[in-house]
This record gives sequence, structure tokens and C-alpha cells, in this order.
Amino acid sequence: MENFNLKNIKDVVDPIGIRDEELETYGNYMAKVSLGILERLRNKDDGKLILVTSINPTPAGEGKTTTSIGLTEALGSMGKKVIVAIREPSLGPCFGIKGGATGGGKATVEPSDRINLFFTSDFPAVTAAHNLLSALINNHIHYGNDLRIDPKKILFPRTIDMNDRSLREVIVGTGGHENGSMVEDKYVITPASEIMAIVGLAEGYSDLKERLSRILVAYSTDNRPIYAGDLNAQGSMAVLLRDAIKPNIVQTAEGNPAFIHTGPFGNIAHGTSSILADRIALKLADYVVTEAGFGSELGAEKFFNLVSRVGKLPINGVVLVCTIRALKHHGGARDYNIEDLDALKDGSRNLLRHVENIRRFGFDPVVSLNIFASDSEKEIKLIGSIMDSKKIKWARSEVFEKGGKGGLELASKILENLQDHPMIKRTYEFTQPLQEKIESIVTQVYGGTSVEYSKQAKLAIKKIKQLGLEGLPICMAKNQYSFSDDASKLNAPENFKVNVRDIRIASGAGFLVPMLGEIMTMPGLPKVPAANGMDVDEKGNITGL
Ligand SMILES: Nc1ncnc2c1ncn2[C@@H]1O[C@H](COP(=O)(O)OP(=O)(O)O)[C@@H](O)[C@H]1O
Ligand SMILES: O=COP(=O)(O)O
Ligand SMILES: [Mg+2]
Repeated sequence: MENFNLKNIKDVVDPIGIRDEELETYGNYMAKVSLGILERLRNKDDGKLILVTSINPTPAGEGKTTTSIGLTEALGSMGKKVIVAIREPSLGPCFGIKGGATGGGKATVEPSDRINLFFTSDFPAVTAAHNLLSALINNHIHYGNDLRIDPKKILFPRTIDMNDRSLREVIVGTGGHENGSMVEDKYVITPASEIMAIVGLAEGYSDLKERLSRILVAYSTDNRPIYAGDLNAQGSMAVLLRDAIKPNIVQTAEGNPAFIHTGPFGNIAHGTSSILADRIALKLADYVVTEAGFGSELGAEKFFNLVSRVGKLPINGVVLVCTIRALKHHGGARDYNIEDLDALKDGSRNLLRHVENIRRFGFDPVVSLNIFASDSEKEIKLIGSIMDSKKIKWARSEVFEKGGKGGLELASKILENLQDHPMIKRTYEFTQPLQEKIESIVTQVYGGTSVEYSKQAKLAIKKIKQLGLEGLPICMAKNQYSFSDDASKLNAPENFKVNVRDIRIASGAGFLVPMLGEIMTMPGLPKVPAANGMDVDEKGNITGL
């Protein structure tokens, strides 16, 4: 449906200097930016990067995307040249618990219905490239298996962009030899696909193919590692990803430019938009607002230790989104709509732990108190006095209700607080021993006391060392509700151990994935999925998305 409140995308990108020949439009309101722009702008100075993170969220989410967009609107209204860079929504949460990922209220990116559904087909492309590799693995086994792949040691799962618990563990190849080998298999949700991470971290087409060829897909019957390159799969996969690697550009509700590209979750993957989107945005704007998924111990930890180092991205300021409802949740409140000063005070320990974390990385965060209609003035006053007493910089944010106007205080405070040349204190060096890197994150970022490794995890460590991959960075897979690996341990848990169940090797993406506790890579739908409330009318208008 044409949305007549929006500018034509060419009128959005013209002021930031994207040329017609660098823009591939998808209708009037969406476009992809060709990678050649980076070559043209290579000598331009970077703008400043503002990272948006949050406290541990409730299942509904606490407003990082909404705040990232609202802060962009506020900076834009102050005459700043600003771009927001966020991730593409996954159909899983869209039709599951959270709903779409295009912000909310008056702080949205548009056209939100198209962005939340198939957008410019990046998710379908990643899903297809991923499943093409699965098909090529099984086809190789079916026709002679020259590489002697052991069907029982295929590591590479299948993927689909949907929450479906019945696909977590499956049997494929039933029905006789003609249907391939009958083996146990599994599906991960597309945001957890290694291909998604590769597209998000790739620097261009040759790097994309190099990473794709490095994907560890299986072991042979004599235990040799088999990579996607051994199947010569990288070229055909790159064909499917030819357009998906180009960042998408749309607009915010108030007409500011918005890059939306790739969609790795923050709990089971690296959790931020693509390096290419951030790099292009940094060449085009004075300020780039980008979001890291879930709480600071997940998305922000990975941005500080993995993404910004691998992607050579600057970080100049940090916004920590906090809501009264989430803090009351951490303080044991059952109903967020009822004023509960005791629960709020107790739950504020979660906020203080996140502030400590950001300070340990070398930044003094500006807390954005994302105001909900259910918040009472007494609660706002209480949490404000707690932050004042701890000398925490904070601002009320009402961007959901008012758009950019509701974020002016936040924008001013983050501008005052930017660092030109910050001394970023990383949690570990890539060259440290693997277990030391994991233990550094657990003790310094999560507040845990120690790490236990299952038998499977110890075997994985041995394999990683044999393959010479110990020097890769760490991408923790952990629940988003708790600092610990136990989702029920809310607030600021202490004296807890973390259990590493397994360590997945993402040699294509270039990181190692310790699986902590019960985290799963294929979520399930809730009892009452958001899907139940969706519809489309006779004119094609969507409701409930
Ligand atoms: N201040 C607010 N009042 C009401 N709803 C809000 C507010 N801020 C965010 N939301 C809603 O909460 C949900 C999660 O917001 P989102 O920005 O996606 O959070 P996150 O990125 O941290 O997961 C969305 O449905 C959004 O519309
Ligand atoms: O990966 C999670 O992202 P959000 O925290 O924005 O839901
Ligand atoms: Mg978000």
C-alpha cells in the first residue's frame, strides 16, 4: 500500500550524499545501497557511533529499537546529520511473542509492515543459501561421498525463519536409499544461522565467499574436518546472497535515514546490524545510532569485544535503556501496571550492574528511562533519585509517545557525553586461551564466580585446539533474562557458576559459540502467539503485526 506520509526514498538519501547510481530502489520507500560507495568515501572521516543497549528485558522488550529511532529523530530535529542502523526483524518473534522490530508509537521506521515481513528478501536469501549448503552436503553423500562425510557427524543444521519447536530435533532421509541417508537433523531459526552472521560480518564479496568456504559442515569417517569449500559451495551460496549483502535503507517516521540490515539475535548470535551498514553510515553522517540486542551482557558485550574489533568500528557513547516495568519485574513484581516502590528499589540492582558493566568497558552510559503509561511519578522520582545518588547520567525518554520531541533531553545528554578517542577496555584478547576468554566474560561481565564444562564442551575444546581455532573471538549463547545461565535468576545474581553445555564452531563467521544453560537456537511459539491477532482487510491493510 502506498503510504503518502512518507518521503520518496531518493529524497531521504539525497541529503546524506548517496548518489542515484549507488541506489537500487525497491518501490518508492525502500532501497539497497551498493557496496561501491565505501570505495568512493574511503577517505572521509567517520562520524561518531552511539551504541544502544539495555538492562535485562522482560519478554516484551524494553525499547532499545524504539529508543534508537527516537534518539535519531531528536538528533535530526536538532539539525544533526544522523543515521540509525538497526537489524531486520525475524518472522519468529513477529508472529511469536514480541511482534515486529520496527520500534513503536511515534518512534518507528517505515514502511514498517513491509520491513517486518519480507522487506527486500534478505531473510529468504539467507535461509535459501543456508539450506542449499545442507542440500549439497546430503547430495554429496548420496552420490559416492568422495569426501567420506560421516552422515552421523554432520554439524551444519537446516534453518527456517519461524518459531517451531517441532523442528528442534528431526529425522531426515526416511523412506529408503533414494531419499538420502536417514539421520537425525535439526533446524535453527534464521537469525541463528551462521550464514546470517557471515553476511553481517563480511566486508565485501570476496570476504563473503572466503567466510562461506570456511564453514565447518561435518567430519569424515576418519575424523577429518569437512568445510563448505570442500564441496565448492561458496560460489552458489554467494549467488543467492548477491543482493542480501547490500545494506537496506529506509526512513524513520520523521524522515531521517535508517539503515536496516541483517538480523542476528543477541542471545544466540552476535546481535547487531551489519558491519557494512555501520561503516557506510559512519561515512555519511556525523552521528550513527546503532543497537546491540538484549541486555548489555549480551549484545553490548559482543559489540565491544567481537563486532567492533572485527569490524574496526568506533564507539563514542553508550545509551543504556531502562524501564520501570522491567526493574519491578527484577524486583519480583507480578503486575507491572501497579505502583510498587519496593520492587522497583530492589530491581534497580539490575540497572546498577549494567551501568557497572558499561563503565568497565570505559564508557559512562547515559541511562534512557523509557517512560511507559503505567509508570507513576513516584516511581520515576524514586529511580531518578537512585541514579542521581550513584552519579549516573540519565534522561527521561518519551519518544514512544512524542517521537523526536520526547528524546531531546536524552539527545543533549548523550552529545555532552561522547568521547572522541575513548580507551575501550576489552574483556579479553583473542590470543588468550579459550577457557580464559570464556571465564573472563563470565566473571567480569556476568558477575559469575566460575565456569563448568560438560563432557561435550570439553570434547569441543579439544577439537577447537586440534583445528587451530582457539584464537577466535567468543560469541556467547545465553538466555537474555538473567546475567546467569539460568533465566529464572533475575535482578543481580551473585555467587553463581555458569555451565558450558557445548561450544559450537562458527569458523565461517569467525567466532566460537559457547552454549550456556538451556539456551536454544529454535524458539517455540507462546501459548497465544501474536499471529492470532493478525489480519488483512479487503484493501490489503494489515492489522496486528
Ligand atoms: N515507552 C513505551 N511505551 C509503550 N510501549 C513501548 C514503549 N517502548 C517500547 N514499547 C514497545 O515495546 C516493544 C519492544 O520495544 P523494542 O524497541 O522493540 O525493544 P527492544 O529493541 O529492546 O527489544 C515494542 O512493541 C514497542 O512498541
Ligand atoms: O536480539 C535481540 O534484539 P532485541 O533486544 O532488540 O529484541
Ligand atoms: Mg530491538
